[in-house]
Amino acid sequence: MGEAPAFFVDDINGNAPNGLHLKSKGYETAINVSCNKTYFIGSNENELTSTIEIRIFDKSTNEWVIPSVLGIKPKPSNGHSAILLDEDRILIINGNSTSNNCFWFLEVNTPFVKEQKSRLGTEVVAWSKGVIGEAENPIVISGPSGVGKGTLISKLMEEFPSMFGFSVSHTTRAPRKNEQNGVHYHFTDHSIMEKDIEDGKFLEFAAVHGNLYGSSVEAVEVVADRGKRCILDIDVQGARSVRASSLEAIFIFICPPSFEELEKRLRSRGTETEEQIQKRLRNAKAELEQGKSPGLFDHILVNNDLETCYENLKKLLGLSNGVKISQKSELFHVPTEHTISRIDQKILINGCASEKEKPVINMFTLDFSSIKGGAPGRTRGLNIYTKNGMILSENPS
Ligand SMILES: Nc1ncnc2c1ncn2[C@@H]1O[C@H](COP(=O)(O)OP(=O)(O)OP(=O)(O)O)[C@@H](O)[C@H]1O
Ligand SMILES: Nc1nc2c(ncn2[C@@H]2O[C@H](COP(=O)(O)O)[C@@H](O)[C@H]2O)c(=O)[nH]1
Repeated sequence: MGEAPAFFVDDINGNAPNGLHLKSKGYETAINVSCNKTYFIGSNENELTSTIEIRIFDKSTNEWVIPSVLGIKPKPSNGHSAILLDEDRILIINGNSTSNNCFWFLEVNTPFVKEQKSRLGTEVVAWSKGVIGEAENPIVISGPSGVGKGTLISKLMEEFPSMFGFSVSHTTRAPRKNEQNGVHYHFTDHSIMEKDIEDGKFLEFAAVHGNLYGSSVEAVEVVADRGKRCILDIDVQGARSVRASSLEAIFIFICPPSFEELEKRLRSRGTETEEQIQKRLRNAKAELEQGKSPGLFDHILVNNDLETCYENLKKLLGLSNGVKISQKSELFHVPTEHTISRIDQKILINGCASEKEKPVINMFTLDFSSIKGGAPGRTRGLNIYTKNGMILSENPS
């Protein structure tokens, strides 16, 4: 495996440095991932669109391959630099962007990408946004239908509106009277949802009570982009899939005080037909069993008295003393013109600020030795040091 060259191009008419491929409009970086493959990461601009495109040149066959691209793509900036971190991923640093949006990973050979390659039978790459420090883990809440998950989540969102965001799931079930598309669910057709699942747009999905439900990668990303902690209300099958994914979450199972009480709540909600209630109650038995599966849930809460259960939920989320989460701040700005170089598990980023751009830290170091997570979600655990060795962090202290 060759060490990756990192190119930065700001002159599309200039001469191409070693291995750089210039396009008629936009710019492109080229990274050798193995002795056979070179990945071209380019911004292709025209009057209507601006996108980051990936092409792979296979030297063994002399052919270009356009891979399936999974995950949420970065927005193209005026320029980027790129460097190979290991044989699994390429780091992309967007120019003229802030710390919230400058680090991106293009996964080319991670376990997630390998799995998708064998599923799709094509070349696959996957984007994952880099996050500085240990961003708060998403919260997965599961439990049988009617136990009170939605009620507890609503209370949490009401009391801490700036802290939590709800992952709006997709479902093929029909909307209830008071449900709004895009707020409670994204209501969709079976065929559309199946196609989106096939295209890798879902973090998890499951057939629940006769309908398809799923959490899209985008639904979770949108919440994180707002600087909020994501809450997912999903069934036990979905929780299992998330457990198996790269998304590091905290898993909470809500139990009813008794089966009779569960039935009473489901009926009193008045949203299901008798047939649907029977189906949900049958499924509840299996779900209550699966809720006890070793290693699946981190916490089990009994929702007997609502207020007591809510207080317990807040306690386990560390919220009982009115703890506040820090809002996402912009720690620094990466200028359009910058260079990067690698020393072991660290990347040195050297900025050359122009007058027009925001103030920058001219030199800083990105330590990627303890990254976690990854596509289709975020890559957490990046550490940034200033020239003086000071650590910059977005974590609440
Ligand atoms: N602790 C509680 N005591 C009594 N009623 C409750 C309690 N918690 C919730 N409820 C009521 O039970 C009904 C079902 O609650 P909710 O809709 O929140 O359940 P859910 O777990 O989100 O269900 P689903 O999985 O079907 O979406 C609602 O009418 C709600 O007001
Ligand atoms: N695996 C997933 N399960 C989900 C998702 N969104 C909701 N759900 C679960 O479905 C049932 C029924 O919900 P309802 O709104 O029809 O009453 C409930 O247990 C939810 O937790 C999802 O995205 N993935």
